[in-house]
Amino acid sequence: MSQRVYIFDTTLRDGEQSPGVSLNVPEKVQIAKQLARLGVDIIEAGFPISSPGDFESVRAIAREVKGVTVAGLSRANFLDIDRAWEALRGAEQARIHTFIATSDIHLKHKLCMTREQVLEAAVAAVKHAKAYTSDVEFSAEDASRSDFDFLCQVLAAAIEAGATVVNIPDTVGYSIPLEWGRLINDICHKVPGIEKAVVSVHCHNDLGMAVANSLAAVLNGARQVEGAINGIGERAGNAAVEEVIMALHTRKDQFGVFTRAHTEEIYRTSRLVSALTGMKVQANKAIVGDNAFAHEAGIHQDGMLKDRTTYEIMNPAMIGISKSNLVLGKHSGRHAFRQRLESLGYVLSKEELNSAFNSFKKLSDKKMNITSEDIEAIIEEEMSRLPHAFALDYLHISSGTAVVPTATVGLRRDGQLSEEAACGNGPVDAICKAVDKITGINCTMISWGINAVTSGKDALGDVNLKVTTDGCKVFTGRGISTDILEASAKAYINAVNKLIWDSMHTEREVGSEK
Ligand SMILES: CC(=O)SCCNC(=O)CCNC(=O)[C@H](O)C(C)(C)COP(=O)(O)OP(=O)(O)OC[C@H]1O[C@@H](n2cnc3c(N)ncnc32)[C@H](O)[C@@H]1OP(=O)(O)O
Ligand SMILES: CC(C)C(=O)C(=O)O
Ligand SMILES: [Mg+2]
Repeated sequence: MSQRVYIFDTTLRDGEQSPGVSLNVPEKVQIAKQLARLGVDIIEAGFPISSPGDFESVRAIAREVKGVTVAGLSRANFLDIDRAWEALRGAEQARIHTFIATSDIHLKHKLCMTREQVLEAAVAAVKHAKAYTSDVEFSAEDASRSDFDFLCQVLAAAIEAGATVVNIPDTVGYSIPLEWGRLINDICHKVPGIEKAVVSVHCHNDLGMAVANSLAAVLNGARQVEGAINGIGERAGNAAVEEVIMALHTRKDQFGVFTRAHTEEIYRTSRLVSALTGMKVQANKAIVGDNAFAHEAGIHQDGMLKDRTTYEIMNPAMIGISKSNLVLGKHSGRHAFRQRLESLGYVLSKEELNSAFNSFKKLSDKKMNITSEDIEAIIEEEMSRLPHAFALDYLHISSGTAVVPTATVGLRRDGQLSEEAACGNGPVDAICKAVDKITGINCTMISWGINAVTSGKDALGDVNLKVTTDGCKVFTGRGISTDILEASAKAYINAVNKLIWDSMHTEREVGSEK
C-alpha cells in the first residue's frame, strides 16, 4: 500500500457551509491559490449547481489554479454532474465528486428511496461522471450510520462503475476513533475491487473527534483525508486540515505515511481563511491558535529558555510562525522576566532583579498583558530608587532672539538639592550643560527628537534622545511634558541616570571577576 496520504481540502465547499459564511468569487480564488501554495492535493472548489456564484467560483478556480486537482460536488443526478463538469472543464486536473446517502435514516426520511434505487443512482452517477473525466470520487453520505453490508455493496458497485476514490463520510460526527478505524479496516479488506480505488474519509466534528477519527482511518488504510482549514464546516465543522497534516508529520514514527503539504504555509492559510470567512480562530486551537506556541507559566518559560523542546513538540517555523512567544503574566518566573529585561537592554544584579520582579508580580495581579513599556516603567521606577539617581527639581530658562540662552537647573539626589546654571547654543544645550555641571559627567548628545503624544495646543511632548561619553556605549533617555524644554531636561536626566547605573554595574562586574 502506498505511504502517501492525499489531502483533500473542502474549505471552499463544506467549509463555506458554515452558518454565516459566504465567500465571493475573488475571495474563493484567493483562498484556492493559497491552498495550492500549501500543497494540498485536491481543492473542492464548490457545488456548481447550488448557485451561479458557486458555479463561477469553481470555473474560475479550475482555470486559474494550477498544479492541483480541482473538484466540484454533485448529487447523484445527471443535471448536477453536467453542471459540475461545465464548471470544471478548464482545470488542469478535474475531479467530479458525486454522492448519495446510504444510511436507512437518510433513505427513509430524506431521499424517500429504497436501497435498490440508491444503488442504481450511485452507479448511474459514477458512470455519467466517468464519461467526462477519469477522476471520479464517490461518497456514501452518512456512512457511519449505514448498514455495513449495504455500504460495502454500494462502494463495490461505485468502483465497478469507475470511481477512483471512494469516500467514507462520518457526516454527522457520530463515530469514535476505535470504531471508525475498524470500519475503515473492514472496508479495505471486504469491499470487492477496493484495491482499485483510494479510500478516503470525511469526518465531522460533532463530538470533537473529527481529526482523531481521520487519523484512526489513516492507521487502518485510508489514503485520502478530507477536511477544512481551521476545521470550519457544517455545524461543528470538518477535520482541521492543518491538524491532520501536522499530526501525520510530527508523529510519522506512528503513522509511517507522508503528505506533500508545505507545512510552512499553514499559518498564512489559516489567517487568510479566518479573515475572509470572518470565522475567528480560538486562541487555544491546535497548530494555528494564538496560544499554540505561547508560554506564560514560569516553569515552562524557564524550560523553553533552556531548550525549546522541553515544552514544544513542533517548531513554530515549520508552520510559518516566526517564533514562540514567552508571554509575561502573573504565572511567569524570574528567568523569563530577566530574559525580557535583557532583550530591552537592562542587565540587573540579583537583588535588583528580585526587587523589580516583585513589582512585576504586583502589577501582573492587576494587569492581564504586561507589555515591554510596562517593564521599562518598572525598571525606571527601580532606577529612581537608586542612591545615585538624579531627579529634576526645577528648571528656569532664559531664551529669546537677542539673549544668550541660559538655563538654571535644580536636581535632587538622595533628597539633596544641587543647583547650577549654564549657557548654551540653544536652550536645550544650556539645560544639558547645567545638568553636566551637577553630575560631573560630560555627555555628548547624539540625537534628539520629539513626538506629540496627544493632539491640540496642550499636546504632551515626548522627547527621546541619545547620549554617550565614549562614543561606543549609547544611552537613551525619554521625558514627557507639555513643556518641551522640561521634557528635554527629563529625557537628558533619564539617560544620565542609565549611564550612572550602567557604570555602577560595570564596576561591580569587574569587581566580581577579581
Ligand atoms: C453532507 C453534505 O454536506 S451534502 C452537501 C450539502 N450542501 C448543500 O446543500 C449546499 C448547496 N445546496 C443548495 O444550494 C440546494 O440545496 C440545492 C441547489 C443543491 C438544491 O436545492 P433544491 O432543489 O431547492 O432542493 P433542496 O435543497 O430543498 O432539497 C434537496 C433535494 O435533493 C435531494 N437529494 C439530496 N441529496 C441527494 C443526492 N445525493 N442525490 C440525489 N438527490 C439528493 C433531496 O432528496 C431533495 O430532493 P426532493 O426535492 O426531491 O425532495
Ligand atoms: C458530501 C459529503 C462528502 C459530505 O460533506 C458529508 O457527508 O459530510
Ligand atoms: Mg461534510
